[in-house]
Order: sequence, then structure tokens, then C-alpha cells
Amino acid sequence: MASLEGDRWSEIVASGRARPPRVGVVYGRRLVEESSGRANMETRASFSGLRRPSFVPRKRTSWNRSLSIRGRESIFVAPGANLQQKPCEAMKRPPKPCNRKKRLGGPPDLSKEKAYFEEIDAFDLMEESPSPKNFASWTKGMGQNLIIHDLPAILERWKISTLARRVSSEPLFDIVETPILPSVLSNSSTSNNGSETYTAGRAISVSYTDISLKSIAEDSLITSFGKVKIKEEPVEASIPWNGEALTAFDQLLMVCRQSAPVTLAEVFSAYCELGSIKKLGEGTYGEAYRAGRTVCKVVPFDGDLLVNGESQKRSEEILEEVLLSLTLNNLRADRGGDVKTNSCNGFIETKDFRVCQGPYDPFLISAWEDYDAKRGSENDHPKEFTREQCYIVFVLADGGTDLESFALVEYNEVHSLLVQVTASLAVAESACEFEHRDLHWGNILLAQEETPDTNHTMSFTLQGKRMHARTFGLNVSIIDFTLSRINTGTAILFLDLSADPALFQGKKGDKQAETYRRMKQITQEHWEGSFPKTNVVWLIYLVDMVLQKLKSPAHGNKIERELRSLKKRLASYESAGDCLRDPFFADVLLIEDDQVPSMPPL
Ligand SMILES: Nc1ncnc2c1ncn2[C@@H]1O[C@H](COP(=O)(O)OP(=O)(O)OP(=O)(O)O)[C@@H](O)[C@H]1O
Repeated sequence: MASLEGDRWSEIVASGRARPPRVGVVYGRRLVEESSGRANMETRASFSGLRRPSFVPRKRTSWNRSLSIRGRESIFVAPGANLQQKPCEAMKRPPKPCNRKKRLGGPPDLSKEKAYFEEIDAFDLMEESPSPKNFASWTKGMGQNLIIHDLPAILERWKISTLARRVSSEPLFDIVETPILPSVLSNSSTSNNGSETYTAGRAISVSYTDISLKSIAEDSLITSFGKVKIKEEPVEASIPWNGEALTAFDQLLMVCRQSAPVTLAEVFSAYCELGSIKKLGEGTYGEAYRAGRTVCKVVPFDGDLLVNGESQKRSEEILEEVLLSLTLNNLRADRGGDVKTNSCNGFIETKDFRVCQGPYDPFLISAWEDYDAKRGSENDHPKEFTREQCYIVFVLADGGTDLESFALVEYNEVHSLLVQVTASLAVAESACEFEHRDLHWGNILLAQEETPDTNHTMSFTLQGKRMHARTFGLNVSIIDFTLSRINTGTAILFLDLSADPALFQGKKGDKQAETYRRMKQITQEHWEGSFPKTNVVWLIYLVDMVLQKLKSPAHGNKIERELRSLKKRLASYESAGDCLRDPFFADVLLIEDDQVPSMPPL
């Protein structure tokens, strides 16, 4: 690998390939007063976590709110297909329910799987988790520990339960042929000819045949890869639910290694003194609090109370968000012992999840009110929550400040931001067909290292190639996967954005609104499909936002020109992976094998 010491970069700079750093004015964060004017709809909407235009004067109005209510969707997948085949070439929309054929036969026999998971869970509980009665004392020490979730087992359990539930409630269900992705499922990896074709990974002794859900009508099969695999003969519909499979709520508890919900105070006290909690930000559904070195995002679910004017998410949706976060976690270089084909640390690390129940804790209420007084919250006061209310707490790494509020100081930081976001998307795209689909500037967090070192890099592996991106001391994390699409290897998780036309009705000319519309054009509303170009349009949006932030003569026309020409070139790329090969990134990227500071040409 080429040395990353200062002299190496100096060489690059001296060779004229790198632009000398320019220092411009510091763009200050928006003042509190600017955002607190409740009458100013636009300002309010953009400052406090909602990054979407607001059309309703009184309350936070998120374009994705109703989408989440309608629920994240999933299509199950089977191992063995070709990962690299261009998706969606022959893709059809999922057949309407009325076209589906009826099932024959009895209810699914899940006894084998139940026994299997009982065994796993008994082992997990024995090995990793003391009795929930001692939860508080147990969690005290958890703050610094890395909790490894058995993602393949969790996904398998979820698949079985979800299929079983669907069998009981729907005339038919869909299974999609697609690959198990070895770089995502850490214990797997068979790839022939380098990166082209993947086959099934970790052997869990469960298959479609095993679970007796082998009855898919030919015309009900859909695939994002244009490959349809016919599975057995149709079976009879309307079999009553026999209670064999776990509910989403039970599965959530299992993922959290809990036998029952705990209180919010119990979770927070594992990470900090309760009096030190500070609210950091808010979204349509979540309130983010700093707890020691972590950030805890609290999302109420399953309750009847409207929160911020909206229905609460259901367990099923929360469970799928958890699965999505775990899949992205698995991209982290430090997860699983194996060398990964694709890895990066650019997505926020989800350290843990906890299911809670009860009224909002007084310490959280106090932190919430503090934030409201200083910055003006758009969300409902949490005092309304009753003792029955459930919450999921996402325990996250602290990613820093969102891009909208962050003061970009110099051109190096712009370079660093763009290369890190592009690289992370390229890795996730390659590993699990990930598309963020909502990468507005509230969902990109930046943290400045305390002692910034110009030689610091962010390392990642893309299709087996180890690379390093210069960070200039700025660490970038991508958050909020509510609208994201991912192939976990077991299922494709996506949100049917066509269910919310309002998302595409934002103000003409507004960059964010235009980006949703661009996605709609790209996908032709086949939201289940893989369209890496959606990542490209968010990168173009990001360049626009950076240009907006840099709007000052002090930054000079040259930088603006470079960014504008980057933007033009980006428009011709099909994926974040393509974008990463743009010459704009050559100065800040190093590939280990090639010993040269640039990517191979397109
Ligand atoms: N890990 C983190 N580190 C630092 N701040 C965070 C973190 N996670 C969330 N935040 C803050 O909380 C805000 C809301 O978080 P997030 O966007 O995840 O919530 P949400 O309810 O999913 O939002 P949305 O309305 O977009 O669905 C962010 O804009 C950010 O300011």
C-alpha cells in the first residue's frame, strides 16, 4: 500500500494533482433566533430536524410521514441469483392481490424452526444476557461494549414469522429470487470470478421447503433481477392463523435480548447519569438525545395516540428498520472476523436497540423542554404518553452535527464530505443494493476530530479493493434509513413511495423536492427495484447544497466552477460506484493494491 504519511500527500500535491487547500470564511451555524420564529414556516422546517418543505403552518409536515404509516414493504428472496445482473431490466410491478392464486394445503408447519430458534435464543440468553430482572445493573457496563447481533439468524426468524403471518392473512405471498450477499452476511462468502456471482452463504438449516411455504403461483413471482424462479404448485388460501410464528413485537424483544420491555430510564442510565441527558435533534418520529458517548433515538410505536399529528409506527415497521440498520452495521469493518468484500464505516453505527414501555421519563421531559426553549421544537410534548406506551430506543454512535448546521470551513472539507458520502454509498450499493433515497442535508452528520490531522483517512473496501479516502479530520456519517431500500440477502426492504403523492409535490425549484421527483422518474415508481441512480441524484443534490453553503466570494469562483463541472459529470453516472471514479476524487483516494492515488478509469 502506498504510504499515507505526509510526504506521500505532499508528493501528490507537488505533482500538481491536488488542489492546494483554500481557507474561506467560516459559515456560522444558524442562530437560535432564526429558527425559533414559529411563524416562519420554511425556517422552522429546515432547522429542527425536518428537512422537507413544510406546507402546513402549524405542525411539522414530513413528506415521508404518511409513507411510514403505510409501512415498509418486503419481498422475500432466495439464494443463488446473479448479483451483478442489471436489476429491473425485465422487472414487473408486483401483481395485484386480486391476480394472485390461492394456496392449497394446510397451515405452515413451523415447529422445526421454532425449536431451532428456541435453541439459538436459549443459547444467546445464556451466553450474552443475564436475567432481565437485573437489567439495570447489567446494562451499566454496556455502554462501551460491542454487541454483536446474529443477523442471519434474526433475518431467518423474521422471514419465517413474516411468511407465516402472510400465509394466514393474505391470499398469496411473493418470493423473489435474489442472492444471499456474502459481504453482508459475515459468515458467508462464495463468489466465483471475483465479484460476479454469489451463492448462498451461511447455512441455516431452514429453507422455503423446510418451512412448507413452498407454494407460489407462477404469475405471483416477481424479481428485481428479472429472474423468476418457479416454486412448487399453488396452495389454498385463507388458512386461519395458528399462532406458530412470532409476532413482530416478540421478535423485536428477541433482537434486543429482552423478555419484556424495560423503562426509558433503565436504558438511559446504562449510558449516562440521567441528569446529563441532552436532546440533540428531532425528526417526525424520533427524538434524539445525547446519553454519554452515545445518542439514543427514542421512537414511540404501536400506540393509538397520534404523535406530532401522525399515527405511530407499528412493530412490523420498527422491526424492518432494525433489520435494515443491522444489515448496514454488518458493513462495518469491525463486525465479524472475516475480511469483507465490501466494508465501510460511513453509516451511523447502531450499537444496540431496546424496547421500552411506560410514560416518558422526567429526565427526558426536562431535556425535551430545554431544547424546546432554546431551539423551538415542532414536535408534541411527550408528557402525553401513558404507561402503556411502547418505544424503541436506537442506541447510536454520536455522529456530530448535521450538514445543514455545520460550518464548512475550507475546500478540503468539501472534498472530504463528498468523497466519504460517495464511497459509503458505493460500498453499500455494491454489498446490498442499498439506496438511501432520502439523503438530504439533515441526514448527513459531520464530526470534526479534536486534533485534526491532514493525513487522516477513512478506510473502506469496495469489491475487494482496499481504499483510503482523506478526511482532513472530518468524519462523516449517514443516518435515517426510513425511506431506504436494501437487499438483506433474505429480503428486499423498501418503502412504496408511490403511496404518498405529497412527497413529489414539493415546491418547484427546491433541490430536495426536485430530487424526490428525479427518483420517481428513475424508478418509474417500481420502488421495490434496484436503481442505484437514485444515489447519484442525491449526490448531485449534495453538491448543490455545498454550493449553497459556500456562497461567498471568499471561496472563489474556481471552487464553484469545479463543483459545477463535477455536478455535470455526476449526471452522466449510473451509480455511486461510478461517481467514485470521477477525477474529482482522484486527489483524495488511495487504492492499496495499485499504489496510486486514483481509481481506475471508467
Ligand atoms: N447518531 C446521531 N448523532 C447525532 N445526532 C443525531 C444522531 N441521530 C439523529 N441525530 C439528530 O436527530 C435528528 C433526527 O434524527 P432522524 O433524522 O434519524 O429522525 P427521524 O425521526 O427518523 O427523522 P425523519 O423525520 O427524517 O424521519 C437528526 O437530524 C440529528 O440532528
